[in-house]
Amino acid sequence: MLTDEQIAIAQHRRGHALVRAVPGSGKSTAARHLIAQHVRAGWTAPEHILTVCFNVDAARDFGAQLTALLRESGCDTPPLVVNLHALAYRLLRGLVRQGLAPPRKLVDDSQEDFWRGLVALSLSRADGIAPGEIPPSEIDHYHLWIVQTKARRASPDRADLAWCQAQGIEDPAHFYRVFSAFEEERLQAGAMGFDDLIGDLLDLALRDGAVYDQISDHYDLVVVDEFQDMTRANLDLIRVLAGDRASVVAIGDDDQSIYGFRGADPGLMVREFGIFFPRFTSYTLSGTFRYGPLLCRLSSELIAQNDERLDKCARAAGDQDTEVHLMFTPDEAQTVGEIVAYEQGRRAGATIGILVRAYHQTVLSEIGLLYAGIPYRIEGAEPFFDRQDAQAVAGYLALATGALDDQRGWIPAERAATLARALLLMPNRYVRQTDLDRAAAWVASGRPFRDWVWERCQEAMASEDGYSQRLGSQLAQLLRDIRHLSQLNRDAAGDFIRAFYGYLGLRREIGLGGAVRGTERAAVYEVLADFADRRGFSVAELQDYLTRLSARYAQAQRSRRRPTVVITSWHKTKGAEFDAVILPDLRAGKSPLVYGEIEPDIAEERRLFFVAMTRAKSALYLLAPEDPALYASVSGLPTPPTAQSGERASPFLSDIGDWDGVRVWADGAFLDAVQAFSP
Ligand SMILES: Nc1ncnc2c1ncn2[C@@H]1O[C@H](COP(=O)(O)OP(=O)(O)OP(=O)(O)O)[C@@H](O)[C@H]1O
Repeated sequence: MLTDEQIAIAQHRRGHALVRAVPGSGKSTAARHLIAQHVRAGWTAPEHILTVCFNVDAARDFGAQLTALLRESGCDTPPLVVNLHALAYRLLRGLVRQGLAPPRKLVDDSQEDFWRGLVALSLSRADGIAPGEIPPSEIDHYHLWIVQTKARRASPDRADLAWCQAQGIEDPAHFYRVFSAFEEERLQAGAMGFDDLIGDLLDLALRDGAVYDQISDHYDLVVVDEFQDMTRANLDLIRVLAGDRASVVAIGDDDQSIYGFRGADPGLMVREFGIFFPRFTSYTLSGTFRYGPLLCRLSSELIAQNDERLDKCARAAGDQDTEVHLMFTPDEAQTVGEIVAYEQGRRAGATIGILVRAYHQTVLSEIGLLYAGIPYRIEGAEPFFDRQDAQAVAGYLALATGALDDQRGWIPAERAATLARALLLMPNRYVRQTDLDRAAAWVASGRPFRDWVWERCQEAMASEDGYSQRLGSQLAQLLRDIRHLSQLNRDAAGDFIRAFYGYLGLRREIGLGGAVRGTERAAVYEVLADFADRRGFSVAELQDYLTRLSARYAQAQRSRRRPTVVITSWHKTKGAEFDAVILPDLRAGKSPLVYGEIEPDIAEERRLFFVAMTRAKSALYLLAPEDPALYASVSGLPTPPTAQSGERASPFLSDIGDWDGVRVWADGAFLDAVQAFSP
């Protein structure tokens, strides 16, 4: 049954409208009922209704549920439900076929090296230096600025000086020169990024009246879900699509705007909606069906710290209660395993979301789940054991213990083959696929890795061609590396990982990929080294531990059952909900997350935290490091001198002033230490 707030939205007949909604308040439900009402009452024909969702998955889910709802009322022709990029792509293709638009190749975000290369080329053109000499951090900054400039529809003729200043761009004229060079290079390459789908279509429509007429004024009702993540370019396109004819109903929660790095701007919802869509009606959805009063209060306290937001206060609409646990944990892997086992024990078939700010934070949770024998799936990233860097760590451990050489029996053939490949790829030794396959087959057959390197090195050295010559010297270097690594102390696996990471120059190599990818990859080595320190593992012990877990992982991969435990990122979890939610690694530096030299946007990071915590239905677990200052503040003890604390929790936890009702967990040893600081 719809609530009064939802009914009011479903009855909206004409004119623009803005719906501000709290998490879990059934905004997509209300949007679907609005469309169904228009069709049922004959207010609008289905073919004149357009629904814009945030991405392909959201459009598919929304469409399926809308179709079911309409079928109940005897309507078998559901309206178009699509995400904006897919719609723009479809329209562009039509224009290309008619000769109204030039054909361009879509190069998506996964081909980051292409885009970074283009940024380097543009900087090189503007500054007259070789692209290879441009520091990766400069490419990071310019790449981000270019993406945002497009999203904001700024350009050299429409320079956005206030924005430049806010970004710390000291010389806007220089920036726009780089931007122009970038666009020239892109058009010359005939390439189109994801966001160019929108930008290029808009440029065409605004330049050519025939194009404008083709895409505008086809709809009477345009419904936009998740409106808070719109960019200025998105909004311009919606305005063109709506033309003078359509009522635009925008539904969203500005507190859940989390795509600022792509140019999403909650200000469009908070301040500027009426400029785009004048004389609009306002609606609010303030009751959440997802969580109870305690989580309503905590999440409201957190998000209230942000300055610019629409005023709305969540209240629990249902009679559910949501437990909140704050856990100060010295061993996250173990804690995650225990929580999941406990939750599964008390609620059969419960959905459990382990939600991370960045994907490297999945490592300890994955280890904990594998150790506890709990199946899980990971969405949005590769699982730990499939990551090249995790395989490289395991490979160097195996080299050091002889598990790839004289002790070949210690690890299974398939795993040994994987590790041999990883060793040849990290650092990049420019080994061709055929050689990777030969090395893997050699090791899988039980022969020592070192012998393959030696034999292939001799063979390559004897050959004349360029590849073989280069391979020969790379493999000779690998033999020297193996000798060096065999001399390192193997008592502490953490120190060993740090030592080979430094010696092999992995920091530099990983850093070349840019701050985001670099931080993600480097963190795998750091997390494993810290984990080994905490457990007191020697090289042999860590190697043994990872080998056992990898066998469990391989076995779990063969299972056909879809696990109810999901590990995914805060960004990816938008729109989702779980019975229990675990937020691990809530420490300073991780939330807000710092990527290299890129300044985090604190308001946006807080919104991300807000999104993550509001996914929980029955239980939320906040996992913090053992930070005495936070513990003291949560428990009402005098604050200990921070200098005495090595661990710092996420500052967002301190946004919550009143922890009443939250179950706080901590180890005895930690409590003793806190008592010593706070008598
Ligand atoms: N009127 C209602 N009565 C009971 N449950 C409802 C009602 N409307 C929605 N719900 C339930 O509330 C939950 C959240 O609904 P929905 O996914 O539409 O919320 P949302 O506002 O889009 O969430 P979010 O803001 O987190 O993306 C769903 O489980 C949905 O079935």
